[in-house]
Amino acid sequence: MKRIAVLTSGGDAPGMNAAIRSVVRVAAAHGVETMGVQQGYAGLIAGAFTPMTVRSVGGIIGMGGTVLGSARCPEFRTEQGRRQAIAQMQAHGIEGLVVIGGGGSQTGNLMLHRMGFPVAGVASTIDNDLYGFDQTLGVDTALNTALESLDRIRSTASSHHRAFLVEVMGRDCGYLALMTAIAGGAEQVVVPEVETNPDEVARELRQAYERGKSHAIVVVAEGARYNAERMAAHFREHLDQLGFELRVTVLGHVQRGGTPTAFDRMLGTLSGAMAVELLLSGRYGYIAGWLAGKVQALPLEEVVGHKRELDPKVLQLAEVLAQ
Ligand SMILES: Nc1ncnc2c1ncn2[C@@H]1O[C@H](COP(=O)(O)OP(=O)(O)O)[C@@H](O)[C@H]1O
Ligand SMILES: O=P(O)(O)OC[C@H]1O[C@](O)(COP(=O)(O)O)[C@@H](O)[C@@H]1O
Ligand SMILES: [Mg+2]
Repeated sequence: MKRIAVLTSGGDAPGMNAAIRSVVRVAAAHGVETMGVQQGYAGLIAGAFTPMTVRSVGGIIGMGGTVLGSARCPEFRTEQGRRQAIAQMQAHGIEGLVVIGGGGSQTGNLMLHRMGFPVAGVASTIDNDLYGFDQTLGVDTALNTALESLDRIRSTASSHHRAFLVEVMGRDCGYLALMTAIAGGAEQVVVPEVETNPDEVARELRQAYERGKSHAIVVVAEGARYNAERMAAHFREHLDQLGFELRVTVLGHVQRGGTPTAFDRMLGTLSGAMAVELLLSGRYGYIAGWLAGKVQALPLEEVVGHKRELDPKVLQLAEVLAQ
């Protein structure tokens, strides 16, 4: 291979820039040129390619977001869109592609692979919903950001003897919520994977109040049937029964922005390097990510289309700890 391309797709994740930098520099070390694709699959279809050099990726390792831009691209879900993307790469002399993104992006990547185009992936999403890996790129930073917010909320909650519903991201996956709840010492956690009765949550808030707690924090995953807004709406009728006054904070995109942690910079760097090495050694259709204490490659066929489950023991522990 003499020329490859790299793109970032789906929700951006802190550490994507470290991965881009690593792809460009490792490829350059092998005498391979890298084209940067703007705005994910949309740029691939449009042929929005820019040559990247070892200098052009200088100074980005500590930056949040992605210098290439990211997008959600409905057109890429169509056969015609993907054909056009391959035609654009062929017209520009691109022989391999690195896709940095989450489950949706890697589904699209697998489709390119099945169409015979040489691809590699980097497992990257703050949701940690990719099957097969322990931790995806961006999760560590997002978790630390959510935790910092939770700590701030706890101090004001405590001063006012309030209960808070704090909503964290994660799409259909409760991983971020569960980890934020455990590491942040929350009183309760509500995740999509477990059916939660809001009346039960209200009862537990009441009990915490009666036990003399100065505050109570419920971490709610955005994908739960009763997300923070719906849970609060359900409580509205009988707020006086909670004991605490109630407030709601939706952390939202705050969790996705900001400077990547040391772990995410390392993970992005090691995964980006592995993705290039996979392509250059002719092992196509693999994705690099964090598994069992190191960066490893798994076949996209194994990763895509499976649902990642929460560890039931960790869920149980969250309950035990909230006393
Ligand atoms: N089933 C699919 N087939 C082809 N492309 C897909 C598919 N699912 C997602 N994609 C592409 O990947 C993009 C990003 O997916 P999305 O689920 O939004 O983010 P993430 O990759 O972070 O999970 C989508 O906008 C679309 O272009
Ligand atoms: O930024 P948007 O388009 O509002 O999307 C929000 C969604 O993106 C995420 O932040 C990241 O999800 P993906 O990695 O699947 O793109 C989800 O947690 C959230 O549900
Ligand atoms: Mg996703």
